[in-house]
Amino acid sequence: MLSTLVQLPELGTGELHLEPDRHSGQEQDSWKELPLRLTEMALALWKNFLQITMKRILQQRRLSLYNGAHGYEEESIKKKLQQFSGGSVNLVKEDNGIAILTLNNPKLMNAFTGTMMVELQERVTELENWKDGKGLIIHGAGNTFCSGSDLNVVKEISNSQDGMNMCMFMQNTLTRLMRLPLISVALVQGKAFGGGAELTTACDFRLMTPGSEIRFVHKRMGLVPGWGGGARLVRLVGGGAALQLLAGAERAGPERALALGLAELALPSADEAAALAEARAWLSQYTDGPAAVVRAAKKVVTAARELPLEDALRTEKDIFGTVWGGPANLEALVRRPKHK
Ligand SMILES: CC[C@@H](C(=O)O)C(=O)SCCNC(=O)CCNC(=O)[C@H](O)C(C)(C)COP(=O)(O)OP(=O)(O)OC[C@H]1O[C@@H](n2cnc3c(N)ncnc32)[C@H](O)[C@@H]1OP(=O)(O)O
Repeated sequence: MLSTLVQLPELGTGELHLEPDRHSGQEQDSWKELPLRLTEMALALWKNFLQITMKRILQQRRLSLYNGAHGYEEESIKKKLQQFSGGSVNLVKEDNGIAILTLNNPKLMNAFTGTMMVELQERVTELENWKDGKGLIIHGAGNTFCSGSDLNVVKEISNSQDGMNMCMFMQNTLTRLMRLPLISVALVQGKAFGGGAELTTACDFRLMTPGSEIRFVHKRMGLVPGWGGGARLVRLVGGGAALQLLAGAERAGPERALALGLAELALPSADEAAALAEARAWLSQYTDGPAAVVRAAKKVVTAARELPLEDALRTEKDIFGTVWGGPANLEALVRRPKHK
């Protein structure tokens, strides 16, 4: 019997059997069936691919806020955004389970071009499918975080329909980012302005380097936050402080951000590489340990942040069920550590 496993990326694995009957001399007939078998296998792989794709689309829909029912036209806004290129959003997934996402458009202080908005969405999809992931650090190239939307793009899409679609596109992406089962950190070096300030609020934690600032400059642009940063800011710092930051477009340096609860830590290093190393070390105290447990902790918090209490409690029960009696739990029961 000839049996071979055929593995294709994204499609999965198909098994090809050829079983010639040597005694009855039907080997040749079996080989004649090869095209048929290959067609069957291709169909099975295609079906598998469709199932995986459907599952991913449904997962993305579930985690997103807007769809066609809200008048949201994703394909149309993506096509529009693709017209405004420049910069990139890069992702490196490290073996320690921490991913580094870099906003890379230093010429414009890492402002988001249209293609960068689309790339951010792609990177979030990649992170949703990274089952070994535990943590994420978002930072900007050239020792500054992000100065918001590229104003050249904003000018080109200043009509109402494009504006609404861009707003829903970015809210969907940042909501999915916030709901990743990864502990996320915005490493704020330099300036996080406008949409950049909004992006920091989609992370679990904000760490700031000396001299850095988070500033919701929208009012000065005749705007309010549209990427979900307003709603998230109120939950972080309360209504009064949020109103001061938005209506006054006030600066929040490390000291003020810490006092407001907008940042968790003022890092000692202003140097780009040193600050990234400090952020990694800080995050690793929370990402150390088995991925299943770290991810479960983040899921419990996400549910509690977003759901009414009874729903959050039921979700917590379900997540508890994924780790109870799991490998890390059983191993700890054998080891019986003292928590001194
Ligand atoms: C919905 C829109 C809203 C959102 O998404 O929520 C927004 O984000 S609107 C955008 C809000 N951001 C801004 O308005 C930032 C405007 N820029 C600045 O205030 C300053 O550039 C800075 C960020 C404080 C940096 O100042 P400085 O250190 O003095 O550098 P430069 O000003 O010389 O900047 C270098 C270079 O970068 C260009 N730049 C900076 N930010 C943007 C931007 N958001 N869009 C486009 N270009 C940007 C800046 O113009 C300089 O380029 P040159 O003029 O060609 O030298």
